[in-house]
Amino acid sequence: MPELLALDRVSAGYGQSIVLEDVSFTMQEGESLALLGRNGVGKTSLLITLMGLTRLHGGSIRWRGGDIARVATHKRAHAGLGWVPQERFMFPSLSVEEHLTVVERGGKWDLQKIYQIFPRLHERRHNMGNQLSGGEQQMLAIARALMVSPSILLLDEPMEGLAPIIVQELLKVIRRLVSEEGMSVIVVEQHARMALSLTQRAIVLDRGRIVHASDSQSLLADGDKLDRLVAVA
Ligand SMILES: Nc1ncnc2c1ncn2[C@@H]1O[C@H](COP(=O)(O)OP(=O)(O)OP(=O)(O)O)[C@@H](O)[C@H]1O
Repeated sequence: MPELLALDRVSAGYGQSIVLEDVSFTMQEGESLALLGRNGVGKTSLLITLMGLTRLHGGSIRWRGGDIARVATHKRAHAGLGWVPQERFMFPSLSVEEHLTVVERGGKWDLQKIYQIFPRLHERRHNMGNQLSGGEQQMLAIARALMVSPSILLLDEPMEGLAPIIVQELLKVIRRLVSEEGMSVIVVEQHARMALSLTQRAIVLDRGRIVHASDSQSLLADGDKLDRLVAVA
């Protein structure tokens, strides 16, 4: 599998303050990665660094072999980085369908394919952004990112605040994207076991540095270690 993403000794932060230090990892096409760690260790900062929304203090970020460290955020999105931020950002005055069609790019994903994967969005297609439950908003946020035909989805705590039944529905969708559609994903999740069950590999951050990297299954199997790495201190 060709290399999709490679970070080499990335340090980044906000203004002068550095919140990520010496972060290196690579991902191949189709690979899935759980990004774990306690609150405030830099998980969201790492995702938004990939989108070019922090200040890069050092290191390099390669996307399909090309250096993207200085590439504007919208160009990264066009190049295939699909960011699904924690806040979801729905437009109250657009329907579900309009949210999707305004970003459609005529790639692999169209309305029909989206509705196949998210039948609930088909049912709600005429509802406005502010008439959706949290779970429906999360589905729409993921669907909207898919409409731009990304090569990777950056999912920032997709399950946060959702009812257990919706979590199960979303898990099924993400699993399908990874296993059947060959989509690469980076999943940030407080529910570490859930994220590990979805992914092939895992990295754990602590105070902006990678303190653990392994395959997801072996970390899932070592409950003590996992709790030490991610449990609230
Ligand atoms: N816009 C910002 N300006 C300055 N500092 C920030 C900003 N956003 C985050 N930080 C700081 O960067 C550090 C990492 O935060 P980040 O949100 O990336 O962590 P996280 O692991 O995603 O946490 P959480 O699980 O709580 O979302 C924290 O110390 C935080 O206070």
